[in-house]
Amino acid sequence: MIKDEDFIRNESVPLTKEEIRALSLSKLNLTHDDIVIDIGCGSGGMTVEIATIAKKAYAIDNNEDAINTTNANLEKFDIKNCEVISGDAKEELEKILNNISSETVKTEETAKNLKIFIGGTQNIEEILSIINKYGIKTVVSNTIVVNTGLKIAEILENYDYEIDLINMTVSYGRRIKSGYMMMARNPITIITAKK
Ligand SMILES: C[S@@+](CC[C@H](N)C(=O)[O-])C[C@H]1O[C@@H](n2cnc3c(N)ncnc32)[C@H](O)[C@@H]1O
Repeated sequence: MIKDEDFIRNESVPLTKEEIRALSLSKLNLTHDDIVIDIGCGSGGMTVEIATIAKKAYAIDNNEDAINTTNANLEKFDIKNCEVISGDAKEELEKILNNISSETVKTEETAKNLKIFIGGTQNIEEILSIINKYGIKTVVSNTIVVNTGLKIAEILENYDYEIDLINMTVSYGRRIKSGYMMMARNPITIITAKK
């Protein structure tokens, strides 16, 4: 895993932290044949990790600072197999799926290599409806707002996905005189949905 401090940052753009990236990547269970769409790529933390393993990555964000930060990180880590798309996933996801689905979703065998990671959740209902329409088999999502995580789980469950729900709180040890004091970060809900 890449250390958080090794990513190029813009203070207005979030970065998924190393431990959350590690568990989310494990849930994606990536192979070198996978094509992954990262919805809401932010600083590109997940995008870089995904593209390092997968055959191809697509990164979408509707914030220009996020697009610039992701591009800067892709260049820093010398990632060449990623297409970065500026816009809202509500529109851009379907365009990508349309373009790649003719070759990729043709057979059951190849459809299993198309995976989606959701790091940004604006317009989530529309996005999940597109995901379901294209028969995506693996979806992993991170949310900081518990309600959004539960909403995603509920919608995907209604689309007949099997849901695995985790709430992860990472605490970091800070040295004080008498020992280590643990400092907790915000809990993150990680939803894995599979068909
Ligand atoms: C928490 S950040 C993602 C951090 C990222 N996973 C990383 O490792 O750096 C969420 C991002 O999702 C974007 N976002 C939220 N909803 C979106 C949508 N519907 N379409 C495109 N981008 C979206 C936001 O602009 C923000 O940059």
